[in-house]
Amino acid sequence: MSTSDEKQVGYVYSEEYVDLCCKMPRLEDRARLVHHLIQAYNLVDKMKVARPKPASIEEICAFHSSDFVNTLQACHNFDMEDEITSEMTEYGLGYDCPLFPDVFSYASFVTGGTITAARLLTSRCCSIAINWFGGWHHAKRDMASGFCYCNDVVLGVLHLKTVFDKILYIDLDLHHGDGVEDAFLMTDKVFTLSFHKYAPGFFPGTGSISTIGKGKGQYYTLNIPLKDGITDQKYTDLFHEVFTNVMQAFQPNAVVCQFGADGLVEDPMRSFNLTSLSLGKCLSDILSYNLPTLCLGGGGYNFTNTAKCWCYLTSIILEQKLDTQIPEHQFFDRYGPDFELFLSPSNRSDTNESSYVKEIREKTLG
Ligand SMILES: O=C(/C=C/c1ccccc1NC(=O)c1ccccc1Oc1ccccc1)NO
Ligand SMILES: [Zn+2]
Repeated sequence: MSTSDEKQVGYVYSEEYVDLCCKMPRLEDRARLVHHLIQAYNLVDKMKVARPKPASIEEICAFHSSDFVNTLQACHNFDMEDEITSEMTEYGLGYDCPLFPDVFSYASFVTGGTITAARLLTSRCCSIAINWFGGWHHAKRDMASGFCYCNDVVLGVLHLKTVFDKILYIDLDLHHGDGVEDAFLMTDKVFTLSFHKYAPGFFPGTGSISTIGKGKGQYYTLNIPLKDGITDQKYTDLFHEVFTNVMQAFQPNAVVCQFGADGLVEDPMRSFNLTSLSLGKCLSDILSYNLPTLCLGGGGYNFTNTAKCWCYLTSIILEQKLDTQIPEHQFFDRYGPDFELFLSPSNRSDTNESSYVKEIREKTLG
């Protein structure tokens, strides 16, 4: 019997948390834009707001090596003039993953945000939990990578596994969710499904269709490698087919989905030609199974489009229709010149020929 609070939607947020997320170089005020747009559409009051606390060292070491965590923690008062030691480079710190004074509190707070969201599901307080400021899917056990310092996704899945037997992880970011795939490659208890751009020289370079898991985990990893220009229709058709097949075969008890928005049209990554409707349709497919669901953010470097997208996804979760005009609020002027909630695709060519998509279908759906 589902009481009203079980339908509760948990939303991980605090002023302090958003402020800290804005300290990440290259992400500037993205978190603030996301939260304030969700607030401007009066969606926050419809959710159970959960204040995150930073993950403890012990919690982070449930996945990461203590050597790595100690090194990351030692960088906490690093400033740009300090030279990067070989030890830092050994752990992926300093170049691809820039160091900044609050790097450790940033990483532990974001990780704490995802663990807080996962706890809302394991405590049965909520049936859906959101941490739009998590989703850092590249970090490895002892290596920061692709601007990901701690892998909050892996730690969130590990927490869910204490209560739910089988977890389905879905990664919709433009980039392959390599850190999460690696962590669960050899287990049949976590199915990882990633849709991403797969092209020579494109980061992280993994995620080919031939990676299917190992040992007990064989056939519990599925990659859908895609090419530039994919459209909403082709993406959501492919997602629906693959996702329903995986649900039927794996029958998970909970779902974690990373909704990285760097595949959207007008993202600086300039790769896919998706609008928010794609991620929205994927989310609706996922919610139709009424399983405990953890929704995470990730990439997304056109900040206003990312805010529009995650605000739209929040409205789908809350089953609230939104006005297509961006409401007046503190950051209203950032949404010009159209002030429209929904994005329009560009007329870029779609390099995913039908023969290629047919080949993907045959190889993955058998
Ligand atoms: O989005 C990603 C990874 C991005 C990435 C990985 C390796 C090297 C560079 C990367 N990022 C970019 O090129 C990039 C381009 C435009 C704006 C922000 C960008 O990155 C980030 C990503 C996160 C935080 C800061 C910067 N994974 O989902
Ligand atoms: Zn990405």
